Amino acid sequence: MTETRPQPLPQTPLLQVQDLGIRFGGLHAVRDVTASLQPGRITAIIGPNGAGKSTFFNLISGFYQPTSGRITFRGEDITRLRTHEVVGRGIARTFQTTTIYQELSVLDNAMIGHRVRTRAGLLDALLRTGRERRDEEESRAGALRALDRVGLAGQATLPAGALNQEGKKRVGIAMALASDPHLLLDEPAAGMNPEETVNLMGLIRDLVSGGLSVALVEHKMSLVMGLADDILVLHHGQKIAQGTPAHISRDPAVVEAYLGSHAHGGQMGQEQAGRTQGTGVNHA
Ligand SMILES: Nc1ncnc2c1ncn2[C@@H]1O[C@H](COP(=O)(O)OP(=O)(O)OP(=O)(O)O)[C@@H](O)[C@H]1O
Repeated sequence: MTETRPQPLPQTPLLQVQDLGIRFGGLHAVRDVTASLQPGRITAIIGPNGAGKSTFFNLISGFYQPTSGRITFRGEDITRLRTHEVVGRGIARTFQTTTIYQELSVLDNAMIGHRVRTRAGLLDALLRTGRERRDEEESRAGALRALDRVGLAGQATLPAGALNQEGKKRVGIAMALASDPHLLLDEPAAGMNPEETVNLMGLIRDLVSGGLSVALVEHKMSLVMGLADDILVLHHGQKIAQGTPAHISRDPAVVEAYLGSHAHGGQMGQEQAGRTQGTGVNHA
């Protein structure tokens, strides 16, 4: 008698976009993008300048409303949801280092990130109702958990402005994590030195090991090749490839897009970084 083995269940995507698009007047900034992001993975969104990467994030996070297509997150259609509703469903975007409150403590910043999930309104806050007090306690606990995850628990009382660029970036990530997302959308921060960049890559990996899924836009291709499990390549608003770093670095359409991209000075080189073997798009 032959043994019947259980078949592995097909993995349900965390996020799916179907024919997603947005026009700004005559410009199709994102066009007919169909792609999925798998849970527990790091997906990098890459592409030459103006490819539509930020716009893609703005669509997923509800900041822009698409002019066509559909976005499904954990099986739910979130296409028309507003930003705070998207956060409520479990997609959070790293706060920019330029938008954190420099004079407030690291903890207060993280609490602001948590507040988007709590229900107390302005009236509750002014009247210090029981609900407001409960919400504040919840925010503090959520913020402390987030600070712990990014390694800033020991700096909670410092003003955020006293931290270096890496620290500020960690605050921005904590603000997003405070809403306890399933998916973190992360974008590059300016002014990071190579050591800080490596540290932050380690943090992203740790967060993913802890169960988070991450989608990130990153311009430094050597980093992407070493960090991402999966890469989605956009060019002129369209998806031209998706796959593993090894697959992407050999994809003729990707090579062509980067060779043609003077803005990025991009060419596919032999650079290697991190755990990934194979070619990388050679620019820092
Ligand atoms: N709100 C907007 N109104 C009009 N055009 C826009 C708007 N947002 C983006 N665009 C245009 O859409 C295109 C894609 O821009 P986007 O910022 O998404 O590209 P990107 O891949 O993030 O670029 P970069 O790598 O330079 O940051 C560009 O031509 C840009 O000028």
